[in-house]
Amino acid sequence: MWRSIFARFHQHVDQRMRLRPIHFVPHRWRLLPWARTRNCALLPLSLSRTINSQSSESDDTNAEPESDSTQKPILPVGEHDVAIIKDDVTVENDTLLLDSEKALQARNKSIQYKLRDKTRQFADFVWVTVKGGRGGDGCVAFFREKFIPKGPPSGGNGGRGGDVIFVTSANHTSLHSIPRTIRASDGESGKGHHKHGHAGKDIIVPVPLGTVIREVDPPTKTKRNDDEGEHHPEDEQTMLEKKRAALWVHYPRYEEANPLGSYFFEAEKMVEREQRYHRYLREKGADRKLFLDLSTPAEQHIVTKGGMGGKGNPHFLTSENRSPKFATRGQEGQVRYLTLELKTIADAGLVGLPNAGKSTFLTAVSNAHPKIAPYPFTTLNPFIGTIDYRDRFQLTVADIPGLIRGAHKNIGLGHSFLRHVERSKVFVYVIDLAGERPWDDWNILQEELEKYLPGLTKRPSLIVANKADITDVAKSNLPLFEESVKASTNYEDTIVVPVSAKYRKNILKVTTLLRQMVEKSC
Ligand SMILES: Nc1nc2c(ncn2[C@@H]2O[C@H](COP(=O)(O)OP(=O)(O)OP(=O)(O)O)[C@@H](O)[C@H]2O)c(=O)[nH]1
Ligand SMILES: [Mg+2]
Repeated sequence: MWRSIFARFHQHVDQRMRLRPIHFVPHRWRLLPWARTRNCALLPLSLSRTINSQSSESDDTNAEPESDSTQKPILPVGEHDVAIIKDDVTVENDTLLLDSEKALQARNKSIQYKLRDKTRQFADFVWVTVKGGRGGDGCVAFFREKFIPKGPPSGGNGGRGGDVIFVTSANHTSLHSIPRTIRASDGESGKGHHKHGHAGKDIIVPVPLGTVIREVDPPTKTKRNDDEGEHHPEDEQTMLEKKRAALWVHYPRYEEANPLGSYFFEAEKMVEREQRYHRYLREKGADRKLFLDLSTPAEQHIVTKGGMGGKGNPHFLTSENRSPKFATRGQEGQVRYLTLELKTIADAGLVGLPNAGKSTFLTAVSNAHPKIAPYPFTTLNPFIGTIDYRDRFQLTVADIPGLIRGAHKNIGLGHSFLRHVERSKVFVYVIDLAGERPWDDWNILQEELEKYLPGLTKRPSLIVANKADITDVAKSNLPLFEESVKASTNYEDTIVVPVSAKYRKNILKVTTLLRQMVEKSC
């Protein structure tokens, strides 16, 4: 009997879950992931024989089984192992059935694995560190020519560091290509003969339309255990030296003599005053964190500015000091820690359960070609299609992965993908009319949308009752479904259009209604 059950289960797994037949993977270590996703336990064959005999005994006597494992069907898998099927499999008329929702949860793991895949070509949320370029150093030089052995100071200023600029681009639909650290190039140092350094090149980062940029707090540094925080009196001198080394460029062999002179002291005071002023300006706006919602094409914003270039030695020329032998170094560029979130902008958003036919519908109405397959979670990334009308009017439609009950608890793909339809003017609910209870699907969608963002169900919407070509079921379901829609609070006036996306029936009615709704909501 178990052999026949095994054969049927095998067939079922093959058909529904698209797994390789298990007897091709006889080793225990290869079976483990399989068992984990199927919610099975692996046991050595010897133990299984004992359990089998126990269970057969208990079957004979009709007595209550003693141990927990004896209650469950046992399948031989491979040469040395057997699988005990746990709670999500029920045996009915000698047939093993997987509970659909539990099967989806089991599939969840493999989907999460797919989503974590580093080669995946889609990301809608990233953390980035953005740094402006460092300014170039000023130069200490003096004009020299034949018969002019001691000319005036002629060191050029350093160039400023490059900025980081974010620009919206219609050619980009994902954030996956954005580097985690973006750094503009540094400015060039100044040279003799009053040659100023070149400014660093700005970095232009193209981001998709609908990107929301938020500044976040810098990551906290972990405390070191050494006696770093302790105060040493001799440290002050070292710190001052370090500070000076980071700020000043000296003429060769004047590194020690310069700090002792009064001109240097005055110059240092002047630079400190300037720095204090810049720090004040920075801190004034520091509590205002950067927030940008890039929703118009070719919109550009400077996100971090490059540091200022250092001043050459002519900058410190005074009536008293005719040959300043010092210049300043360039400043560090601005640093910002940002999160980038993509909230796709489309006129209409398709919302539905997995396998309802959203991608088929998008293919039928627009120029997009998302993957279509008869298993749940075929679509893992949002897809945007454009509907072209005869009078050149265009309308964009977003297809997102399917939602299931408990998506707000991150079951299935969660409902983070709803951010891609959150900005849609109109919602198109795609319901599988040939399903067992389409009104239940409808309730799940409403529930999940409300849990994602309260008030979302109040948006103008249209219901596409798909798979109407499966007439025997669809015909009986349609009136009941329409009744349940009319009974729900926010949808009394919502139109239900029976459609066959696969065979492109009644599509024109949907596109016409969609256009009317989008134009009305503008
Ligand atoms: N008979 C019939 N089958 C359809 C129709 N529309 C879609 N299907 C089938 O339903 C299955 C699922 O279609 P998809 O378009 O991939 O469904 P989906 O909602 O995008 O699914 P996910 O991306 O997994 O959320 C496919 O096998 C389609 O061929 C229809 O109008 N009639
Ligand atoms: Mg799809």
